[in-house]
Amino acid sequence: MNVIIKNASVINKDGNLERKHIVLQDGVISAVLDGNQEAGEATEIIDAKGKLLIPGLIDMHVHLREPGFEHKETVETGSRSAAKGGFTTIACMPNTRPVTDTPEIVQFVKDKAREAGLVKVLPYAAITKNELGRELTDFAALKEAGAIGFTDDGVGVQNAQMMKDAMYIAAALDMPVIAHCEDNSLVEGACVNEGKFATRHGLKGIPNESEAIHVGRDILLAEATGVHYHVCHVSTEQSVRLIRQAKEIGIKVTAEVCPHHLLLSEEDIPGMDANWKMNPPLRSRRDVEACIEGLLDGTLDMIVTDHAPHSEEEKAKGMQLAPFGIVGFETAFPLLYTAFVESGKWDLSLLVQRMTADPARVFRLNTGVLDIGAPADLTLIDLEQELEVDPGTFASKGRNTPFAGWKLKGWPVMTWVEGKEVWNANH
Ligand SMILES: NC(=O)N[C@@H](CC(=O)O)C(=O)O
Ligand SMILES: [Zn+2]
Ligand SMILES: [Zn+2]
Repeated sequence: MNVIIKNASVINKDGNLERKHIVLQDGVISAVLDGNQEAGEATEIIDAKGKLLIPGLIDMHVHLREPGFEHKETVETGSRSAAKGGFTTIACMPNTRPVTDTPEIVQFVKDKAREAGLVKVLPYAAITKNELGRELTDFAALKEAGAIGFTDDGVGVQNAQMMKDAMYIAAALDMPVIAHCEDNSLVEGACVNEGKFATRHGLKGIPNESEAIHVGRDILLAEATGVHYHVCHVSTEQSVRLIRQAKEIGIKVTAEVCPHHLLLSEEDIPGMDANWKMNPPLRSRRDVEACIEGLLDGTLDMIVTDHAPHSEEEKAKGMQLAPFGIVGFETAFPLLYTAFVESGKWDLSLLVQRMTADPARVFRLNTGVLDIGAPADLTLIDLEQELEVDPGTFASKGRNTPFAGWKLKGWPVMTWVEGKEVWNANH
Protein backbone atom coordinates (compact mmCIF):
# COMPACT_ATOMS: atom_id res chain seq x y z
CA MET A 1 0.00 0.00 0.00
CA ASN A 2 1.49 3.29 -1.06
CA VAL A 3 0.12 6.79 -1.36
CA ILE A 4 1.36 9.69 -3.46
CA ILE A 5 0.54 13.22 -2.44
CA LYS A 6 1.03 15.09 -5.72
CA ASN A 7 1.86 18.74 -6.32
CA ALA A 8 1.97 19.73 -2.66
CA SER A 9 3.55 23.00 -1.55
CA VAL A 10 6.36 22.05 0.80
CA ILE A 11 8.61 24.35 2.85
CA ASN A 12 12.21 23.83 1.75
CA LYS A 13 15.39 24.26 3.81
CA ASP A 14 15.51 27.98 2.95
CA GLY A 15 11.95 28.46 4.17
CA ASN A 16 10.51 28.89 0.67
CA LEU A 17 7.64 26.93 -0.86
CA GLU A 18 8.39 24.32 -3.53
CA ARG A 19 6.06 22.02 -5.45
CA LYS A 20 6.76 18.35 -4.59
CA HIS A 21 5.30 14.87 -4.86
CA ILE A 22 5.58 12.97 -1.58
CA VAL A 23 5.51 9.18 -1.65
CA LEU A 24 4.32 7.30 1.44
CA GLN A 25 5.16 3.61 1.69
CA ASP A 26 4.72 1.29 4.68
CA GLY A 27 4.13 4.18 7.03
CA VAL A 28 7.22 6.18 6.14
CA ILE A 29 8.09 8.90 3.65
CA SER A 30 9.83 6.88 0.96
CA ALA A 31 10.47 9.61 -1.63
CA VAL A 32 10.24 13.35 -2.10
CA LEU A 33 10.12 14.09 -5.84
CA ASP A 34 10.48 17.39 -7.60
CA GLY A 35 7.15 18.71 -8.89
CA ASN A 36 8.38 18.57 -12.50
CA GLN A 37 9.10 14.84 -12.27
CA GLU A 38 6.60 12.03 -12.98
CA ALA A 39 4.75 11.22 -9.74
CA GLY A 40 4.48 7.53 -10.69
CA GLU A 41 1.92 4.88 -9.75
CA ALA A 42 0.33 4.29 -6.37
CA THR A 43 -2.60 2.63 -4.61
CA GLU A 44 -3.92 6.10 -3.90
CA ILE A 45 -3.03 9.42 -5.50
CA ILE A 46 -4.02 12.68 -3.87
CA ASP A 47 -3.72 15.91 -5.80
CA ALA A 48 -2.65 18.53 -3.26
CA LYS A 49 -2.20 21.34 -5.77
CA GLY A 50 -2.17 24.73 -4.08
CA LYS A 51 -2.18 23.22 -0.59
CA LEU A 52 0.55 23.26 2.02
CA LEU A 53 1.99 19.94 3.19
CA ILE A 54 3.82 20.04 6.53
CA PRO A 55 5.01 17.49 9.06
CA GLY A 56 2.13 16.53 11.37
CA LEU A 57 1.77 19.01 14.19
CA ILE A 58 3.03 18.01 17.63
CA ASP A 59 1.31 19.15 20.84
CA MET A 60 3.27 18.40 24.00
CA HIS A 61 0.60 19.66 26.42
CA VAL A 62 -2.97 18.40 26.22
CA HIS A 63 -5.73 17.08 28.49
CA LEU A 64 -7.65 14.02 27.27
CA ARG A 65 -9.57 13.60 30.57
CA GLU A 66 -9.63 9.79 30.54
CA PRO A 67 -9.83 8.02 32.93
CA GLY A 68 -12.38 9.76 35.11
CA PHE A 69 -13.74 12.78 33.28
CA GLU A 70 -15.18 11.15 30.18
CA HIS A 71 -18.01 13.69 30.10
CA LYS A 72 -15.39 16.35 29.23
CA GLU A 73 -13.38 14.29 26.70
CA THR A 74 -12.08 10.78 26.07
CA VAL A 75 -8.84 9.58 24.57
CA GLU A 76 -10.84 8.84 21.42
CA THR A 77 -12.69 12.17 21.11
CA GLY A 78 -9.53 14.06 22.02
CA SER A 79 -7.53 12.12 19.43
CA ARG A 80 -10.15 12.86 16.78
CA SER A 81 -10.12 16.55 17.68
CA ALA A 82 -6.31 16.52 17.47
CA ALA A 83 -6.33 14.84 14.04
CA LYS A 84 -8.89 17.37 12.81
CA GLY A 85 -6.61 20.16 14.03
CA GLY A 86 -3.69 18.70 12.06
CA PHE A 87 -1.92 17.13 15.06
CA THR A 88 -0.32 13.70 14.72
CA THR A 89 1.48 13.45 18.08
CA ILE A 90 0.07 14.66 21.39
CA ALA A 91 1.35 14.33 24.95
CA CYS A 92 -1.38 14.04 27.58
CA MET A 93 -1.34 15.34 31.11
CA PRO A 94 -1.85 13.10 34.16
CA ASN A 95 -4.52 15.15 35.98
CA THR A 96 -7.10 12.46 35.33
CA ARG A 97 -9.17 10.55 37.95
CA PRO A 98 -7.44 8.50 39.13
CA VAL A 99 -4.36 10.60 38.50
CA THR A 100 -1.92 8.93 36.09
CA ASP A 101 0.47 8.02 38.89
CA THR A 102 0.85 4.24 38.45
CA PRO A 103 2.11 2.06 35.57
CA GLU A 104 -1.41 0.60 35.22
CA ILE A 105 -2.94 3.96 34.37
CA VAL A 106 -0.14 4.80 31.95
CA GLN A 107 -0.89 1.46 30.28
CA PHE A 108 -4.64 2.21 30.32
CA VAL A 109 -4.12 5.50 28.46
CA LYS A 110 -1.84 3.81 25.93
CA ASP A 111 -4.45 1.06 25.37
CA LYS A 112 -7.20 3.62 24.84
CA ALA A 113 -5.01 5.47 22.33
CA ARG A 114 -4.30 2.26 20.44
CA GLU A 115 -8.01 1.41 20.35
CA ALA A 116 -8.79 4.89 18.99
CA GLY A 117 -6.13 4.28 16.33
CA LEU A 118 -5.86 7.93 15.34
CA VAL A 119 -2.91 10.00 16.57
CA LYS A 120 0.20 9.12 18.58
CA VAL A 121 -0.58 9.67 22.27
CA LEU A 122 2.37 10.05 24.64
CA PRO A 123 1.39 9.93 28.30
CA TYR A 124 3.03 11.96 31.05
CA ALA A 125 2.95 10.61 34.60
CA ALA A 126 2.52 12.55 37.82
CA ILE A 127 5.45 13.75 39.92
CA THR A 128 3.56 13.18 43.16
CA LYS A 129 0.91 10.63 44.09
CA ASN A 130 -2.55 11.97 43.27
CA GLU A 131 -0.79 15.27 42.40
CA LEU A 132 -1.05 16.15 46.08
CA GLY A 133 2.55 17.21 46.48
CA ARG A 134 3.17 14.86 49.43
CA GLU A 135 4.88 11.75 48.08
CA LEU A 136 6.81 11.03 44.89
CA THR A 137 5.53 8.47 42.41
CA ASP A 138 7.68 5.52 41.24
CA PHE A 139 9.53 7.22 38.37
CA ALA A 140 11.43 4.12 37.21
CA ALA A 141 8.27 2.00 37.01
CA LEU A 142 6.36 4.79 35.25
CA LYS A 143 9.14 5.21 32.71
CA GLU A 144 9.14 1.45 32.17
CA ALA A 145 5.37 1.61 31.52
CA GLY A 146 5.86 4.24 28.83
CA ALA A 147 5.54 7.63 30.53
CA ILE A 148 7.60 10.21 28.65
CA GLY A 149 8.11 12.71 31.48
CA PHE A 150 6.90 13.75 34.91
CA THR A 151 4.55 16.60 35.73
CA ASP A 152 1.86 17.59 38.23
CA ASP A 153 0.18 19.80 35.62
CA GLY A 154 -2.91 21.48 37.01
CA VAL A 155 -1.02 22.44 40.17
CA GLY A 156 2.48 23.58 41.01
CA VAL A 157 4.78 21.44 43.16
CA GLN A 158 4.78 23.68 46.23
CA ASN A 159 7.63 22.10 48.15
CA ALA A 160 11.11 22.89 46.81
CA GLN A 161 12.72 19.80 48.39
CA MET A 162 10.06 17.61 46.76
CA MET A 163 10.81 19.20 43.38
CA LYS A 164 14.56 18.81 43.88
CA ASP A 165 14.19 15.11 44.78
CA ALA A 166 11.99 14.63 41.71
CA MET A 167 14.60 16.28 39.50
CA TYR A 168 17.43 14.13 40.86
CA ILE A 169 15.54 10.93 40.18
CA ALA A 170 14.34 12.07 36.75
CA ALA A 171 17.88 13.13 35.79
CA ALA A 172 19.24 9.70 36.74
CA LEU A 173 16.58 8.12 34.49
CA ASP A 174 17.30 10.60 31.66
CA MET A 175 13.71 11.84 31.86
CA PRO A 176 12.39 15.42 31.77
CA VAL A 177 10.48 17.21 34.52
CA ILE A 178 7.65 19.34 33.13
CA ALA A 179 6.37 22.04 35.43
CA HIS A 180 3.10 23.84 35.91
CA CYS A 181 4.56 26.89 37.66
CA GLU A 182 2.30 28.35 40.29
CA ASP A 183 2.86 29.36 43.91
CA ASN A 184 -0.43 28.68 45.69
CA SER A 185 0.14 31.24 48.42
CA LEU A 186 -0.03 34.02 45.83
CA VAL A 187 -3.16 32.95 43.96
CA GLU A 188 -5.72 31.75 46.49
CA GLY A 189 -9.26 32.52 45.32
CA ALA A 190 -8.17 34.34 42.18
CA CYS A 191 -9.58 33.55 38.74
CA VAL A 192 -8.14 36.18 36.37
CA ASN A 193 -4.90 38.10 35.97
CA GLU A 194 -3.98 40.70 38.57
CA GLY A 195 -4.49 43.73 36.36
CA LYS A 196 -7.01 45.84 34.47
CA PHE A 197 -9.84 43.32 34.17
CA ALA A 198 -9.60 42.25 37.82
CA THR A 199 -9.59 45.85 39.00
CA ARG A 200 -12.58 46.83 36.85
CA HIS A 201 -14.62 43.89 38.15
CA GLY A 202 -13.41 44.00 41.74
CA LEU A 203 -11.78 40.57 41.50
CA LYS A 204 -8.72 39.18 43.21
CA GLY A 205 -5.98 38.68 40.66
CA ILE A 206 -3.33 36.08 39.81
CA PRO A 207 -0.03 38.00 39.84
CA ASN A 208 2.80 37.42 37.37
CA GLU A 209 5.17 36.43 40.15
CA SER A 210 3.00 33.46 41.15
CA GLU A 211 4.29 31.84 37.94
CA ALA A 212 7.76 33.35 37.74
CA ILE A 213 8.71 32.47 41.34
CA HIS A 214 8.41 28.78 40.46
CA VAL A 215 10.24 29.28 37.17
CA GLY A 216 13.15 30.95 39.01
CA ARG A 217 13.19 28.37 41.81
CA ASP A 218 13.07 25.45 39.41
CA ILE A 219 15.80 26.85 37.16
CA LEU A 220 18.09 26.89 40.21
CA LEU A 221 17.04 23.34 41.06
CA ALA A 222 17.62 22.25 37.46
CA GLU A 223 21.10 23.76 37.61
CA ALA A 224 21.78 21.85 40.84
CA THR A 225 20.43 18.52 39.58
CA GLY A 226 21.26 18.62 35.88
CA VAL A 227 17.74 17.55 34.88
CA HIS A 228 16.01 18.56 31.65
CA TYR A 229 13.48 21.02 33.01
CA HIS A 230 10.55 22.08 30.81
CA VAL A 231 8.28 25.01 31.71
CA CYS A 232 4.56 24.68 30.91
CA HIS A 233 2.38 27.41 29.39
CA VAL A 234 4.65 30.44 29.93
CA SER A 235 2.54 33.58 30.24
CA THR A 236 4.64 36.32 31.82
CA GLU A 237 7.41 38.70 30.87
CA GLN A 238 9.33 37.66 34.01
CA SER A 239 9.26 33.95 33.17
CA VAL A 240 10.52 34.67 29.64
CA ARG A 241 13.36 36.74 31.09
CA LEU A 242 14.37 34.04 33.59
CA ILE A 243 14.30 31.29 30.97
CA ARG A 244 16.32 33.41 28.53
CA GLN A 245 19.00 34.05 31.15
CA ALA A 246 19.10 30.39 32.19
CA LYS A 247 19.56 29.27 28.58
CA GLU A 248 22.36 31.80 28.13
CA ILE A 249 24.35 30.19 30.93
CA GLY A 250 23.71 26.67 29.70
CA ILE A 251 21.09 25.37 32.11
CA LYS A 252 18.99 22.62 30.52
CA VAL A 253 15.69 24.46 30.42
CA THR A 254 13.07 24.43 27.65
CA ALA A 255 9.64 26.04 27.48
CA GLU A 256 6.30 26.19 25.75
CA VAL A 257 3.69 28.86 25.07
CA CYS A 258 0.01 28.59 24.13
CA PRO A 259 -1.78 30.30 21.21
CA HIS A 260 -4.07 32.22 23.58
CA HIS A 261 -1.12 33.76 25.41
CA LEU A 262 0.26 34.95 22.07
CA LEU A 263 -3.06 36.26 20.76
CA LEU A 264 -5.09 37.61 23.66
CA SER A 265 -4.56 39.89 26.63
CA GLU A 266 -6.80 40.60 29.65
CA GLU A 267 -8.02 43.68 27.77
CA ASP A 268 -9.78 41.43 25.26
CA ILE A 269 -11.95 39.66 27.86
CA PRO A 270 -15.49 40.80 27.00
CA GLY A 271 -17.03 40.24 30.42
CA MET A 272 -17.62 37.59 33.07
CA ASP A 273 -17.59 34.72 30.55
CA ALA A 274 -15.73 31.58 31.69
CA ASN A 275 -14.72 30.71 28.13
CA TRP A 276 -12.03 33.32 28.81
CA LYS A 277 -10.91 31.65 32.02
CA MET A 278 -7.75 29.58 31.86
CA ASN A 279 -4.66 28.96 33.94
CA PRO A 280 -2.35 30.79 33.58
CA PRO A 281 -4.79 33.62 32.85
CA LEU A 282 -4.70 36.07 29.96
CA ARG A 283 -2.09 38.61 31.02
CA SER A 284 -1.25 42.19 30.08
CA ARG A 285 -0.40 43.36 26.57
CA ARG A 286 3.20 43.71 27.73
CA ASP A 287 3.33 40.03 28.71
CA VAL A 288 1.85 39.02 25.35
CA GLU A 289 4.59 40.98 23.57
CA ALA A 290 7.27 39.34 25.74
CA CYS A 291 5.92 35.86 24.95
CA ILE A 292 5.93 36.64 21.21
CA GLU A 293 9.50 37.93 21.45
CA GLY A 294 10.48 34.84 23.45
CA LEU A 295 8.99 32.53 20.84
CA LEU A 296 10.73 34.37 18.00
CA ASP A 297 14.19 34.27 19.61
CA GLY A 298 13.81 30.63 20.70
CA THR A 299 13.62 31.28 24.44
CA LEU A 300 10.24 29.59 24.17
CA ASP A 301 10.93 26.45 22.16
CA MET A 302 7.49 25.38 21.07
CA ILE A 303 3.80 26.10 20.84
CA VAL A 304 1.36 23.82 22.71
CA THR A 305 -2.41 24.15 22.97
CA ASP A 306 -3.01 23.09 26.61
CA HIS A 307 -6.24 21.68 25.13
CA ALA A 308 -8.41 21.65 28.28
CA PRO A 309 -12.01 20.61 27.55
CA HIS A 310 -14.75 21.17 30.13
CA SER A 311 -18.50 20.62 29.86
CA GLU A 312 -20.93 23.44 29.12
CA GLU A 313 -22.55 23.03 32.57
CA GLU A 314 -19.18 23.47 34.26
CA LYS A 315 -18.29 26.53 32.21
CA ALA A 316 -21.75 28.03 32.81
CA LYS A 317 -20.91 28.44 36.50
CA GLY A 318 -19.32 31.79 35.69
CA MET A 319 -15.89 33.35 35.97
CA GLN A 320 -15.46 32.71 39.72
CA LEU A 321 -16.66 29.11 39.95
CA ALA A 322 -16.05 27.53 36.53
CA PRO A 323 -12.92 25.39 36.06
CA PHE A 324 -9.88 26.87 34.30
CA GLY A 325 -9.15 25.86 30.72
CA ILE A 326 -10.04 26.19 27.04
CA VAL A 327 -9.96 23.75 24.12
CA GLY A 328 -7.21 24.20 21.57
CA PHE A 329 -6.64 21.51 18.94
CA GLU A 330 -9.08 22.63 16.27
CA THR A 331 -8.20 26.31 16.23
CA ALA A 332 -4.46 26.44 16.99
CA PHE A 333 -2.96 26.38 13.52
CA PRO A 334 -5.57 28.58 11.76
CA LEU A 335 -5.38 31.15 14.59
CA LEU A 336 -1.62 31.44 14.48
CA TYR A 337 -1.42 31.27 10.71
CA THR A 338 -3.99 34.03 10.28
CA ALA A 339 -2.71 36.33 13.03
CA PHE A 340 1.02 35.99 12.45
CA VAL A 341 1.78 34.53 9.02
CA GLU A 342 -0.98 35.82 6.76
CA SER A 343 -0.50 39.24 8.33
CA GLY A 344 3.15 39.13 7.27
CA LYS A 345 4.62 39.25 10.80
CA TRP A 346 6.24 35.80 10.91
CA ASP A 347 7.69 33.44 8.35
CA LEU A 348 5.50 30.40 7.73
CA SER A 349 8.55 28.23 8.37
CA LEU A 350 8.97 29.61 11.90
CA LEU A 351 5.37 28.82 12.85
CA VAL A 352 5.64 25.31 11.44
CA GLN A 353 9.00 24.67 13.10
CA ARG A 354 7.72 25.69 16.52
CA MET A 355 4.84 23.20 16.14
CA THR A 356 6.80 20.30 14.62
CA ALA A 357 10.61 20.06 14.51
CA ASP A 358 11.17 22.01 17.74
CA PRO A 359 8.99 19.90 20.04
CA ALA A 360 10.44 16.80 18.33
CA ARG A 361 13.99 18.01 19.07
CA VAL A 362 13.26 18.95 22.69
CA PHE A 363 11.49 15.68 23.52
CA ARG A 364 13.61 13.53 21.18
CA LEU A 365 10.68 12.28 19.11
CA ASN A 366 11.21 10.43 15.87
CA THR A 367 8.85 12.64 13.84
CA GLY A 368 8.27 16.32 12.99
CA VAL A 369 10.25 16.43 9.74
CA LEU A 370 9.52 15.81 6.06
CA ASP A 371 12.59 13.65 5.42
CA ILE A 372 12.91 10.41 3.53
CA GLY A 373 12.70 7.57 6.03
CA ALA A 374 10.78 9.63 8.60
CA PRO A 375 7.35 8.41 9.75
CA ALA A 376 4.65 9.58 7.32
CA ASP A 377 3.02 11.86 9.90
CA LEU A 378 1.71 14.64 7.69
CA THR A 379 -0.82 17.44 7.55
CA LEU A 380 -2.27 19.08 4.46
CA ILE A 381 -3.45 22.66 4.90
CA ASP A 382 -5.71 24.91 2.86
CA LEU A 383 -4.23 28.39 3.11
CA GLU A 384 -6.94 30.09 1.06
CA GLN A 385 -10.41 29.21 2.33
CA GLU A 386 -11.66 31.46 5.11
CA LEU A 387 -13.96 29.85 7.69
CA GLU A 388 -15.50 31.00 10.92
CA VAL A 389 -14.70 29.18 14.17
CA ASP A 390 -17.89 27.29 15.06
CA PRO A 391 -17.59 25.34 18.33
CA GLY A 392 -20.71 23.40 17.30
CA THR A 393 -18.63 21.62 14.67
CA PHE A 394 -15.77 20.58 17.00
CA ALA A 395 -14.82 16.92 17.16
CA SER A 396 -13.84 17.55 20.77
CA LYS A 397 -16.53 17.18 23.43
CA GLY A 398 -15.38 20.59 24.67
CA ARG A 399 -16.92 23.76 23.26
CA ASN A 400 -15.07 26.09 25.64
CA THR A 401 -13.21 28.55 23.45
CA PRO A 402 -12.91 32.32 23.42
CA PHE A 403 -12.37 32.22 19.65
CA ALA A 404 -15.94 31.45 18.49
CA GLY A 405 -16.83 33.50 15.42
CA TRP A 406 -13.25 34.37 14.48
CA LYS A 407 -12.72 34.29 10.71
CA LEU A 408 -9.58 32.29 9.94
CA LYS A 409 -7.50 30.80 7.15
CA GLY A 410 -5.07 27.89 7.33
CA TRP A 411 -7.45 25.01 8.06
CA PRO A 412 -6.08 21.45 8.05
CA VAL A 413 -7.88 19.39 5.40
CA MET A 414 -6.10 16.02 5.67
CA THR A 415 -3.99 14.36 8.34
CA TRP A 416 -1.95 11.15 8.12
CA VAL A 417 -0.30 9.19 10.92
CA GLU A 418 2.31 6.71 9.70
CA GLY A 419 0.73 6.87 6.27
CA LYS A 420 -2.82 6.22 7.51
CA GLU A 421 -5.41 8.88 6.84
CA VAL A 422 -6.86 9.97 10.21
CA TRP A 423 -8.69 13.11 9.12
CA ASN A 424 -10.19 14.24 5.82
CA ALA A 425 -12.30 17.40 5.67
CA ASN A 426 -14.13 16.05 2.61
CA HIS A 427 -15.70 13.05 4.32
N1 LIG B 1 -4.83 25.18 31.77
C1 LIG B 1 -5.99 25.15 32.38
O1 LIG B 1 -6.62 26.19 32.52
N2 LIG B 1 -6.52 24.00 32.85
C2 LIG B 1 -5.92 22.69 32.84
C3 LIG B 1 -4.89 22.53 33.91
C4 LIG B 1 -3.55 23.16 33.58
O2 LIG B 1 -3.07 23.10 32.46
O3 LIG B 1 -2.92 23.68 34.50
C5 LIG B 1 -7.02 21.67 33.03
O4 LIG B 1 -6.72 20.51 33.34
O5 LIG B 1 -8.19 22.01 32.81
ZN1 LIG C 1 -0.94 23.78 33.88
ZN1 LIG D 1 -2.47 21.80 31.16
